[in-house]
Amino acid sequence: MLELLSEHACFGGVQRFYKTDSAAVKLPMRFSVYLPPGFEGQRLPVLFYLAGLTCTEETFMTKAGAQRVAAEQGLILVAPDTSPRGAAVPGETDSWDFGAGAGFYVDATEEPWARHYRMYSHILELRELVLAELPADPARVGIFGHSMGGHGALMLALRNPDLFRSVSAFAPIAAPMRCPWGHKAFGGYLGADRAAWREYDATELMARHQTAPFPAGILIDQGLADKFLAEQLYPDAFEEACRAAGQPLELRRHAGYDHGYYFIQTFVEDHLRFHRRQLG
Ligand SMILES: N[C@@H](CCC(=O)N[C@@H](CSC=O)C(=O)NCC(=O)O)C(=O)O
Repeated sequence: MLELLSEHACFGGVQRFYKTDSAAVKLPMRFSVYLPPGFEGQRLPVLFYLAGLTCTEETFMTKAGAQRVAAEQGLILVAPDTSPRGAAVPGETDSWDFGAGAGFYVDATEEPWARHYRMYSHILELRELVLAELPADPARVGIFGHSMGGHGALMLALRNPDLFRSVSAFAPIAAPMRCPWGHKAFGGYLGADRAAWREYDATELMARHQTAPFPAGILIDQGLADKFLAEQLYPDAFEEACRAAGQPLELRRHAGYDHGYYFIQTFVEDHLRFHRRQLG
C-alpha cells in the first residue's frame, strides 16, 4: 500500500518520501512525511501542507525549513504532490498554472481531466492512509498550505471541519472565483456552471456560515510585496466573509515579503505553533 522511496535523518526525526497507488487519482502518487523524534509507539498530531502551483511533494520539505520546529513540537508533517503525474492528458504540461503541478485540489468533472485530476479526493484518501499507516492521531489533524495550496487548505477544512481541526494559510488564492487563476482552473476542471465552482471556493464556502466553523481562529500570512496579490489572491474578500460569519481570522499583512519560500520560511514556525496549540 505504501512504498518507501527514501528516508533521511533530520533534527532527530526522519524525513521520508513515499509512493502509493491512489484509488482516487488512479495513478501512483508521491508524498512526503516528516516524523519527529520519538514517534514510535505514540499517536501524534499531524499537519497536512498543500503546496502551490509548479510544486511537488518535495518543495515544502526542502524549502520551508519546518522540520526543526516540527521536531521540537512533536508534529508529523505530510506534503502531497500538487497534481497527478503521467496522466497523459493532451496539453497537461503546456502551462504552469493548469494541468500538471496545478491540480487545484478539486475533483475534475470535465473531460479530458475527470478520470485522473481528482486531487480533492486524493487529499482525503491520503488523510485516511496516513492515519492507518503512520503513528498519527485521528482526533488531531490540521491543514495548511501556500497559494493554490493555501486555498486548498481553507477549502478542504471548510468542507470537512470534522476531519481537519485547525487551518492556516500563506498567501492563499483566497477567492478563486474572482481571479484569473481560478477562472482558468475551475473553468477547465469543472466546466462553465458557476454553481459547481462555488462548492470549491473558500470565500463562497465561508459566506454560507452564520457561526464560526473554526471558533479558535484561522491564521493567514500575506506578503505586501507579493506580485500576485492584486490580481490573484483577494485576501480581503475572505476576510470580509469571515467577519460576516463571525469567524475569528488573524490576517497578518507583512511589508516587504513576496510570494516565495523565503516568506514561508520566515513565518512557518508561527504556523506550526498555531496548529500545535489548537490540536493540543
Ligand atoms: N513559474 C511561475 C512561478 C510559479 C510560482 O511562483 N509558484 C509558487 C506557487 S504560486 C501559487 O500557487 C511556488 O510555490 N513556487 C515554488 C517555489 O519554489 O517558489 C512564474 O514564472 O511566475
